[in-house]
Amino acid sequence: MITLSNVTKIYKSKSGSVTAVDNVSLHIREGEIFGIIGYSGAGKSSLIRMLNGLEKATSGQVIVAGRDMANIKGRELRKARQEIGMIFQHFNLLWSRTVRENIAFPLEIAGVPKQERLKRVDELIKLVGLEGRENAYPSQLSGGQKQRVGIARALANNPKVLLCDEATSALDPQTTDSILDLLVDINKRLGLTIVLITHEMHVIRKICDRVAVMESGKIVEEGEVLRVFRKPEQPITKRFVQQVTEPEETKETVSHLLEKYPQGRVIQLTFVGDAAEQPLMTNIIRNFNVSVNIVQGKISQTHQGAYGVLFIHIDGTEEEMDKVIDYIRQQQVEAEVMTNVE
Ligand SMILES: Nc1ncnc2c1ncn2[C@@H]1O[C@H](COP(=O)(O)OP(=O)(O)OP(=O)(O)O)[C@@H](O)[C@H]1O
Repeated sequence: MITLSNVTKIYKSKSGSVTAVDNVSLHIREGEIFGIIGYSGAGKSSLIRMLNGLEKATSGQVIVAGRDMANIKGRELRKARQEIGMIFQHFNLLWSRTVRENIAFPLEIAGVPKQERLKRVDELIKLVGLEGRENAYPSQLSGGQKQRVGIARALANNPKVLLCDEATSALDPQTTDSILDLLVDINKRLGLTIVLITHEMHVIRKICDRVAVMESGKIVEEGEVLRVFRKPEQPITKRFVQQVTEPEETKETVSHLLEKYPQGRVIQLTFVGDAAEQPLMTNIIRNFNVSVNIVQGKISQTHQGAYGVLFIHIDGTEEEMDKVIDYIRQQQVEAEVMTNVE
């Protein structure tokens, strides 16, 4: 659905030039929810804005739904943009228009006749769950409701792709989850391809199929979300994964344990999918002559299955502890012996 080949975006100004996107190649499949994560300034906005022609690539090729976005203009560009909806962090609604009028706006621009427009707006209001709020103005809506208007407006012209630019960053955690659920629902029901940019791993974990990690204009890591959670390769990816798996207290607890029990071992276990559901601890305690102390644990649900991290402290003879670690690894559970915590 979307293919970027060697895309670079350089901004030139009097004070010099900034390479915001640096030779990025990427393929996003039809119907998937693809996340791009990075810290502020990584180049995410520049990248997503090239997908709908709001920015032109300095070099390289951007193909969206069969169109070369860098080389189309005028009518063809307007047509291409109708097939690419976009939602924003601060919603970008028209404040003097009601919910209904905001959603109707792109249909007016596309020249859809009035009767058809009214029907389509009603459908969209139902789709995003805004029944009863049709005649409210944006200032009378909660943040979540405003984003629902933004989503309905973005979907008005039946786009093939929905771009989400930090769409939940201005919302509280509960509202964030309800908007993410709505995006998954729309993705399933309409088969829409969704590309989102975010700095929050929670968003990626909850709804994305695949993720690309961006740093200094480059994609430094890319893959299935579950794979990236299980085995993040780059230091920046590890930091993002820790946002959702490893609370601050864990580091303190582990450091404390390493100091307090220098003779034992603190082990980080990582479970994925079915491995998260087996009675591993019971088997260790029954079959090996070690003491086991469960320190901390958390199971997270990703879009593709469960992922869990558990910290345990074991103590016994060196030989017996080695046997335990071998046993754990045989159960398709990753075991990392902690030596120090960064
Ligand atoms: N219109 C512009 N003119 C000049 N420099 C720009 C422009 N837009 C972005 N930049 C620069 O390009 C780099 C990447 O910015 P971009 O907004 O794409 O990153 P980002 O990851 O989306 O960050 P943020 O979340 O803060 O927007 C930054 O150094 C930024 O200052």
